[in-house]
Amino acid sequence: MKAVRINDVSKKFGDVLSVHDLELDIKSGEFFTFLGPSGCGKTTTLRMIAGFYYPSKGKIYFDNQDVTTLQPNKRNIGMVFQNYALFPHMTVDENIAFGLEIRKYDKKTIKEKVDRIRGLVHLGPLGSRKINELSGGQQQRVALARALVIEPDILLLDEPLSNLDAKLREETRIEIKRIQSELGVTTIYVTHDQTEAMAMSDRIMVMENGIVKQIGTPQEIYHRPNNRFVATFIGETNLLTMKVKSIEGDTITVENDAGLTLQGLTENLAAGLQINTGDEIYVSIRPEAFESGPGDNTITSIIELIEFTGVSVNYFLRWNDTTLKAMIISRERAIMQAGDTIELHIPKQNIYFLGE
Ligand SMILES: Nc1ncnc2c1ncn2[C@@H]1O[C@H](COP(=O)(O)OP(=O)(O)OP(=O)(O)O)[C@@H](O)[C@H]1O
Repeated sequence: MKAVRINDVSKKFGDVLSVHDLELDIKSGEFFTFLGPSGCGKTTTLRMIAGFYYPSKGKIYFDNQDVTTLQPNKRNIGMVFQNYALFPHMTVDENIAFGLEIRKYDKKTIKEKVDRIRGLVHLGPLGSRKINELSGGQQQRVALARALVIEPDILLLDEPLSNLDAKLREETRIEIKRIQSELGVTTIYVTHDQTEAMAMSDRIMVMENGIVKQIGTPQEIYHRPNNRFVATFIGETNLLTMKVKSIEGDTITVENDAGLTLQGLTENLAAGLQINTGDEIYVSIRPEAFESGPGDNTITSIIELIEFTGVSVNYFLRWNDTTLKAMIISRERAIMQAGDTIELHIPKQNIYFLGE
């Protein structure tokens, strides 16, 4: 396994700047995810790491080796694509063995390696099945086995679960994570699915329009978003535009034109954000930040709409012309109704301040 360093890389296709001044350090053995909406530059970045595209500018290193313009087959990478790209009329074992045959291993070694990796992906008895006799989830495992059998330094996965139904996606996501941690292979995963990214990754890079919006652990990205894009792309949030009324000690007071006043803590300012009284800033409050009854930032409001999801109750509130969504875990049988008045509060430490 190797570390990956991307140093000031950009990629242009004609006039389109797909990836812009990218700086990135992926540690050896890390599970690292590129996350963002369609067209944000994730696949282009992955393809530059694989060697299918060369950067227009900048360098790519595997450990200390400059691989910027090295051919793909010289990089010792394993890849799994969205469509698996398997050979349908060949057997499971023939598909898995493909990379080993090219590398001219002897028959005995090939059999040993294929048997081992087939066991690892839980396809033990299916070695002589044809690919077109397998389910989608099984095909996905063959693709993974084929990528892993060559003992790659780096495993690249491009939306590998997108052809599976919801339940199988979840099962396979756990499988991939298990196999990755067993082997300890440096893994780069591309997805637009934030749940997948959060559940699997050591760290995530969130991208938009070819630009990095934030790099961090799932917890950092979720609880300490640097900007509105990250706050709204990952999970749900109530995003309010407010003015700084005062900063006293560790307490920031903000208000909006509708007379809504909230108090939060300076420790929850986005990284590098400097504020002064009178500045306009964005306030991010996750629905689960609300708690029942009075406390910091007490809100007494009529419930406009209720959603009961089983685990939680979602209350849509209108408070001084501002609509808020609050999510409370439903421990009690009796829940309130639309039109009822509810009292909730937002602990100060659950309010985040963003500058952009
Ligand atoms: N070969 C190419 N020629 C021209 N433009 C390209 C090429 N590949 C990608 N682009 C453009 O670069 C931008 C980033 O594309 P990329 O495929 O990296 O995005 P993505 O985040 O992986 O999206 P998706 O999730 O839809 O695959 C897009 O605007 C895309 O149209």
